[in-house]
Parts: sequence; C-alpha cells; structure tokens
Amino acid sequence: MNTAATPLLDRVAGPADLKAMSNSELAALAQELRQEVVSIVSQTGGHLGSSLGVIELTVALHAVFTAPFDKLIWDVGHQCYPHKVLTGRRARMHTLRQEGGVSGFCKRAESDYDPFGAGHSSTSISAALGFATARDLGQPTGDAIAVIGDGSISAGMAYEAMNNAGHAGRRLFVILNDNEMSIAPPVGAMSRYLSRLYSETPLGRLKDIAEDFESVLPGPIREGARRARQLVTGFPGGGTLFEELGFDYIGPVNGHDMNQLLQVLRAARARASGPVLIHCCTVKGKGYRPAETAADKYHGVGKFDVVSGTQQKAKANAPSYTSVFGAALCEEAARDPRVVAITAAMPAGTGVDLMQKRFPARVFDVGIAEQHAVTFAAGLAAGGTKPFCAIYSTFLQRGYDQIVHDVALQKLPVRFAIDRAGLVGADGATHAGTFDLSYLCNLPDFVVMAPGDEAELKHMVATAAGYDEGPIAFRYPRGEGMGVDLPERGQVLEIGKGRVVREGSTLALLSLGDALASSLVAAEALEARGISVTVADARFARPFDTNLVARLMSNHAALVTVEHGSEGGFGAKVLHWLARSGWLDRGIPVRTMTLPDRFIHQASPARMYVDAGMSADDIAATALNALGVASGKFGARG
Ligand SMILES: Cc1ncc(C[n+]2csc(CCOP(=O)(O)OP(=O)(O)O)c2C)c(N)n1
Ligand SMILES: CC(=O)[C@@H](O)[C@H](O)COP(=O)(O)O
Ligand SMILES: [Mg+2]
Repeated sequence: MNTAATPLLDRVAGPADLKAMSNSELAALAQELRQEVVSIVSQTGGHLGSSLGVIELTVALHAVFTAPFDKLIWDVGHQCYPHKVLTGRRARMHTLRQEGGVSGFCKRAESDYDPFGAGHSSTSISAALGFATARDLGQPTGDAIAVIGDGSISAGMAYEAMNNAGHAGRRLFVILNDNEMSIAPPVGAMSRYLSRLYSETPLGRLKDIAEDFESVLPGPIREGARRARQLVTGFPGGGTLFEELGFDYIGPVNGHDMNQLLQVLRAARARASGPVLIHCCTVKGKGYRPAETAADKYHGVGKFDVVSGTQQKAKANAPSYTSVFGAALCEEAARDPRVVAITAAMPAGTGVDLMQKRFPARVFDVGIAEQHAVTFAAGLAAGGTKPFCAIYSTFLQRGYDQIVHDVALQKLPVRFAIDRAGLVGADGATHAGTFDLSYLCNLPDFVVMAPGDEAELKHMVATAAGYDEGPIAFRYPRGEGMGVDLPERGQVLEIGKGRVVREGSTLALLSLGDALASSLVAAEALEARGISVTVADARFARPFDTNLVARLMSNHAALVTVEHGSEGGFGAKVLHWLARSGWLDRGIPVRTMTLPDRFIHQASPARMYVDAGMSADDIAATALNALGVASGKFGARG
C-alpha cells in the first residue's frame, strides 16, 4: 500500500473537488498524484512513463473543464492512470490490468469519465470531433478535448481528423502532449517538425497565439509569439502546420508548470470559438528518476521496487517467440541483402531491433503508421527487395485495405510477421490478436502459417524468406516458446503441408499454431481415459493440407480443429472444404474450436483461454462430446 501522506488527494472524491483548490494546491495535488501513481504501478505493473508525464496536465484539465459533461479523450489511453485516480477509481487501482479489475485503458463501460474507449492510437481527434459535432447538433454534451502524444500524431488518422476539424471550424481542443518519445524514440519528419517548435521557442513563452487569446495571456508570452512565428513556421502565411490546417495554435507550453497550464487552458476555454491545438511539452517518466533515466522511460513495466526502480522479472523458461523471430530474421538478412524489415513504431516489441542494430540501413521504422507500413512494404516488394513487415496482429487490422488492395491483389511477396497473435493478457481486448486468421485466410493467393513452437517459427521465417510467389504471413503469440531445441538453420517448409506430431487411432486433433500445446495436453488426458489420439499440426491455415485432413477423417472416429483465433479462420476453411468435398456426408463428427463470438477481457493469457473455452480441458471435453456422438459411449460435457 502507499504509505506516503496524500492530504490533498484524500480530499478528492471526483474532479469537482479540484475546482475549489488554489493554483498552488493544484500543484501540490499533482505531486501527491504522482507518488500515488508510482506506488500503484509498482504493485501492478503497467504503462508508467506516459502517465507520469501527464500528471500536471491531468490535474489542470480536470480543474478547468467539467468532466464528464466535457469529454476528455485520452489517445491510446495508456496515460490515463492519473485520470482514473481523480475520477473515482482510486480505491480500485490496485486491480489495474488484472482479471475483473480496472482496465489499463479508457473504457466506456468502466466510467462516465471515459467517454471514448481506446487502446489503439490516433483515434482521439476524430472521436472528439464527433462529440463536438453531436453537441452542435443539440446533444447535451460539453467541450471535447483530445489529448494525443507526439508518437500517436504520426498516424494518418490524426491528419484526416485535423483536416476535417479545420474545415468544420467547430470549437474543439486538441492537446498535443509532446514528450519527444514514442515507445522508442520517435521518428519521422513530423517528429522533427515538433522538435523545432519545441527547441526554437523558449518554454514558458507561447508562440503563435491567435488574436483572440492574446488579450487574456500575459505580456511576455505575447512577445515571444511574434519572434517564434518567424523562427519555426516556414508556411506561406507564417503559421504552423496546425494553423494551416485551420486550428488556432498555442504553444509550446511547459506541461509541468501548473500555473502556466491553468492560465493557458482557462484562456483557451474562455475564448475558443473553433478548433484549438495546445502544444504541451512534457517529460515521459517525469518526477520518478528511474523512469526519467531509463531508455524506454518506463513505457511499460512489470512490478518494481519504488526506491531502486528495479523491476521484477519472471524467470524465463524458454526464449520468447519475438526473440526467436528477431534472431531468425537477422540470419536471413545476413544471408540475403535483399531482406528488409519494416516496423510501425515497435522495433523492440516486434524483435526487429536486433536487425536494426546489425543492418540499420535495411530496417525501416515508419512510426505509428500501419497502413503506410503495409503499402510501403508492397512497394519494397514490387521494387525487388524481400520485405518482412513486422506488425502486431491487433495493429495490422489498421492496414487491412492495404493488405487486400496493395499486397494481395497485386500478389506481391510481402512477408507478414504477425506477433501477439491470440489472447495477450493484461492489455485486454483492444490488443488481442484474434482476427488475423479470419481476415487473411479469405484472401486469394495468401499463404498463412502459424508455428506450433519456436523451432517451427524459425522454419517459417526461412520459408517466408524463400517464398517469392506472393504474400505470406506467419502469426505467433506473445511470450515464451515451448522450450524446444532450435535448429541451427530454419528449413524451408513445403507450402500447404502439415505434420503429424503424435499418432493415434480414435480421435484426431488438428491444431494450428500455439494451440498445439493445449492440444497435446488434452491428448494426454484423453489417452488416460483410454482414447487413442492423433495430434496433427496444420502449420498452414491457407492453403491447408487437404490430404492430411482427408487422412485424419478416414482413420479416426472424429475430428476436432483447434486454433487461437476467432470464428471464420482455419476451422471454417476446413469445414468448408469438408462440406464441399462431400466428407461431411459420411457422418464423421467434426468440431471446430475457435475463440468465442465475443470479446475476452483482461486476465492472464491462460485465464483468458479458460474464459474463452479453449483450455486443454475444453479441448478434451469437446473431443469426448464428438466421440460420444460418434459411438454413444462417452457421455462427457461439450
Ligand atoms: C495503432 C497503434 N499502433 C501502435 C500502438 C502501440 N503504441 C502504444 S503507445 C505507443 C507510443 C505512443 O507514443 P505517444 O503518443 O507519443 O505517447 P507516449 O507513450 O509518449 O506518452 C505505441 C507505438 C498502438 N497502441 N496503436
Ligand atoms: C499501449 C500499447 O499499445 C503498447 O504499449 C502495448 O501495451 C505493448 O504491448 P506489449 O507489451 O505486448 O509489447
Ligand atoms: Mg510521446
């Protein structure tokens, strides 16, 4: 528990309590809130650095605006912990990111103070404009305020929204939280531009203040504006990019100076008639030394010791799939200079940082820009290189039209390395990689693979590297592999060929990807009940091994497919084929085990699979049910 004294925070039951506080009390409250957030996350783990950077901003926003009537929309939502503490969730924060607990992101179902859910980035300005438009159409809604980071503002959606908002001219606030960090150091021309705005104008002096605001802002700030305008703009009208898009621009503001924040927000709130962008400069990890000095600014941390900052690390039993991919990619890159890699702001998360270190000229971090990443990869493939486009399953959803239109339709050999497939744990439903099988298996000419263990992943990287006929993807889960021996060199697999892992005679389990582990456990349990089980690893979801399926159907009393993906993926393909080829008419029971038709909420991955009805016990029960139907002698649940 947090034992530090928090007299001001203890007086806060909700944001209304901030209204009566003086500026200096609000500044002191921010310090208490900071230590509270450090204390909470030290016990739960989570996204700490981003939350610490917006402590003063959170206090100031709640002091000036009136949530939940005013809509405060946190982009991504990974910086929302101080907001949650101030909005009635303090007592439950010890359950952060745990099963049944407080979400690590904003969630409409959790609180009226979370008007719009997130987890993926760059949606806040669009959502805020939606609220502002609803208000102008007569809905009982107050101001809409989007808080978006310098990393998240690199995505196309943010510009689509600003383009629309600038044209619409509605009263709307965008707070650009510029901490010069994404998860990794930010990249791109926009990031460079923001750095110029930041570095060439002294903090504490606002530049480019629209006429309307000038009269309510202090003299020195007004003075700085003119000079800064000349220094950093370069647009024909002398405005910032944001002004050219139709926003009033205020900034840069020192996001840790409570007086300045309050003054600027109050002025903006009093005077704005159209869209306003407030450029707020902050420090990721602010006020907690281990975070400020860490290379990743404590973006995402496990539980840690508050005094030393030392994080608890669970002992690894096997290398992670990510690290196996990263190493295998490096090996392929060393062999073939045409191998290149693309990441959308996640070099470490995807494991391409290894190749980035060895072959920096062949790794491209495009920033948070998944759509661009996919089409950029398509261009790289069309241009003769061998691109590996490494994107988490959940974020690849952003690039779906690009996958269809730019990659699949043109049959371009882009290799998709899809990490975080399946249920991912504490990040919950927003980050679950459950749809990729469904959305890729329907695309003509696409090859879709899933490794049953980390050695298989190495083979699949080699297979993808050697495959030039069209698009190819492999999807693998977050976390550790199975602890199997890794081959010296990945083998090129025959496209569309599965393998039998364990031979039996009564029941056939046909698993895809990491569902192999639970299928093997289920097989053991069934064997203990006297049922002889074959376990086959499909390896390929598309094209899948029809000969193998036909063999399993002809030699066994029932077939169960198992995959860690939503309905409409591998099992659906198998079922279609069985129906079309007439196999289903022969009366052999078939079951498809997929994730259920609902979102699964945060818990440990193992618990999420239990919730999803996909544990080894569930597989065994489903198998017994299928066999019961076949023979009438197994009366199990299912
Ligand atoms: C569409 C999408 N791509 C990638 C991510 C992963 N991601 C989460 S936070 C983050 C960095 C965001 O940087 P910024 O907006 O500057 O916020 P900061 O972490 O600096 O507070 C990234 C890349 C995501 N959540 N959504
Ligand atoms: C907020 C966000 O989207 C990322 O920080 C994400 O939580 C990273 O997930 P991993 O921990 O699986 O890399
Ligand atoms: Mg940032």
